[in-house]
Amino acid sequence: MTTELSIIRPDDWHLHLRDGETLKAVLPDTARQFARAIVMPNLRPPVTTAEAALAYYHHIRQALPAGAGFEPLMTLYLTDNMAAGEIVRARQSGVVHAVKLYPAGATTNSDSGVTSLAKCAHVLAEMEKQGMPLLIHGEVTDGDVDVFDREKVFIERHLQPLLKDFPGLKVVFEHITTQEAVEFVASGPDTLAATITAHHLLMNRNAMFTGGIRPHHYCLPVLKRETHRQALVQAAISGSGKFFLGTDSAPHPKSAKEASCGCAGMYTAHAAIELYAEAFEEAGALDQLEAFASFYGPDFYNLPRNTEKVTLRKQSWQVPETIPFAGDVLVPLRAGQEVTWKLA
Ligand SMILES: NC(=O)N[C@@H](CC(=O)O)C(=O)O
Ligand SMILES: [Zn+2]
Ligand SMILES: [Zn+2]
Repeated sequence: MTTELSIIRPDDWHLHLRDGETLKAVLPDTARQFARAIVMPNLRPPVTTAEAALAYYHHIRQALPAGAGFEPLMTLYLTDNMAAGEIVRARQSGVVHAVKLYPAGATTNSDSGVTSLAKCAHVLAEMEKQGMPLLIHGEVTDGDVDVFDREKVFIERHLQPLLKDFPGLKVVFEHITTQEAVEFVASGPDTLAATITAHHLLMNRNAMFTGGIRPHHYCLPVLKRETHRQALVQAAISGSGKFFLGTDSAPHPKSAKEASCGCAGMYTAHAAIELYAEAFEEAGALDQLEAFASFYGPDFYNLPRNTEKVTLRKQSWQVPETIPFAGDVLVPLRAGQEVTWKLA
């Protein structure tokens, strides 16, 4: 049995840090584990310009604990009326590494998202030219599509046509949750990759209803049935460079989760790499963790791999019930329970 694992320091290719005091509350958790993270732009208001992304980049750098070497990789929030010139400015900024597509209404702070990809053709063409990846929250928003089918339907209706229209565009299908998404990415072109969260590797949809309704296990895309979880695990441990780590750690105050209309998102940054280690261990594939967490992401983004190493030990520790969150608290995943790996 492996009780100690040394890997190149990982990166998080899908992260929500928020801004202001909430940023200060959560950033140390990520900076302790990861060298870099792709930072999502769904702030209020969203980060739609290179100028706003640069300002946000500096907020993050200023909020870092002293001595932390963490590098935020910024993203732009795609809207119907973004100009192609914004992609040029984003490239020139040196801090923007991707553009995020939220179908309007699909998830937290997606109201200004895209209503029709056709409206973004000029921007997508410029991204293709600049080698700027498009990151996708891949769910349709139609109320008549079952919530558990929204990812599958997005593939057919939007992703397939997009790849056909922009064959040179790099695309990351974010936080995939279904067997259909795994198969689509695995059989797709080299320009297509996907991130997988720790929570979708560790839990199926039963976790939302264990003994009652569990708002802290609600996120988007929503947890799926066990067969899908197993397909995600197989993809993550497959050794394919098309699947890599993206926590989608999404902090919300406790009061916003434990509400009559609770919001979507799980906080996992406090134990991110440890939770992935649990999932890989359970699959008997700890030897694949390093490539998934530390190699395939930078390879896809054409960035250098990290060189420093970190050590994980098989050692149980208890997750706190709550974490301070800018005058409020948030409830982290596994609150009050054990995580079986610990980052040294
Ligand atoms: N994943 C979530 O459930 N929520 C994310 C948004 C997102 O990634 O869709 C958030 O910003 O809270
Ligand atoms: Zn999303
Ligand atoms: Zn997200």
